[in-house]
Amino acid sequence: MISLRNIEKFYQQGPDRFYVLRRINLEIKEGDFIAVMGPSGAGKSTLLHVLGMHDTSWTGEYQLFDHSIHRMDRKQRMEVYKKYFGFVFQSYHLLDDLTVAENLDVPLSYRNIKKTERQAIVADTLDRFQMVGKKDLFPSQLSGGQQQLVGVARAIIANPKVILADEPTGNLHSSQGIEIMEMFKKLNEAGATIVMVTHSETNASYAHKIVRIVDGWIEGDPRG
Ligand SMILES: Nc1ncnc2c1ncn2[C@@H]1O[C@H](COP(=O)(O)OP(=O)(O)OP(=O)(O)O)[C@@H](O)[C@H]1O
Repeated sequence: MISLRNIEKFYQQGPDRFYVLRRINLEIKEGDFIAVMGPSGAGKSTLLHVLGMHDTSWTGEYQLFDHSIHRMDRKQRMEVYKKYFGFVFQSYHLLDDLTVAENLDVPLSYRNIKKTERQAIVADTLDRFQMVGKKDLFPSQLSGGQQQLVGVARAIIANPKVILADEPTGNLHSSQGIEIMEMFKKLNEAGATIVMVTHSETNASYAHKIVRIVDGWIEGDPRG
């Protein structure tokens, strides 16, 4: 489904290149549930943003089904992103001037779904996340944990083929975290492919496979 070949990314710091991803080769099959783990600063979020096409300044080859992402411009990538992905951002990235309900509607608006149907899906999702009472509030009026829940709800509401999640439970109470992981498990069993960055062993135990990154390298890959 997804194939990364020799992905590299660096930041230029004066005359030096600071590499964040080194020769990343990764195969992701449909239905995989992968946890990406490793120390802080290892490149985990960077890898997730390459997968989610928010980051475009990298080299290498990225194939998603029959799409050669590395050959696409920003606009084409965004179209592919909207079609296939749901993304849970580490820092939530909710739209500040939209209410909770409006934020949840955004991914649905990319799909060919009638407005009344969209409203029903939003209502259902608010209910599922026990956030009905918060639907007309703006993100700034929510706690960090509540914003994270809205971020997760937004990522899954349109039933994406691939869920990319960056520390999706970092700001939640442990029981809420487990609820989210159970939700991911069900979505995965229903066919969604999940790649999740996490420091949590509990979260990682839900994954079928763990990819460890250290200093930008996938552990176990030959370096050199
Ligand atoms: N704009 C930037 N300029 C220079 N270096 C950057 C920039 N953005 C990120 N980095 C560096 O890239 C490296 C990888 O960052 P990344 O966020 O991918 O790490 P991470 O493994 O997700 O860490 P964490 O677990 O703490 O979230 C870090 O060393 C960071 O300092």
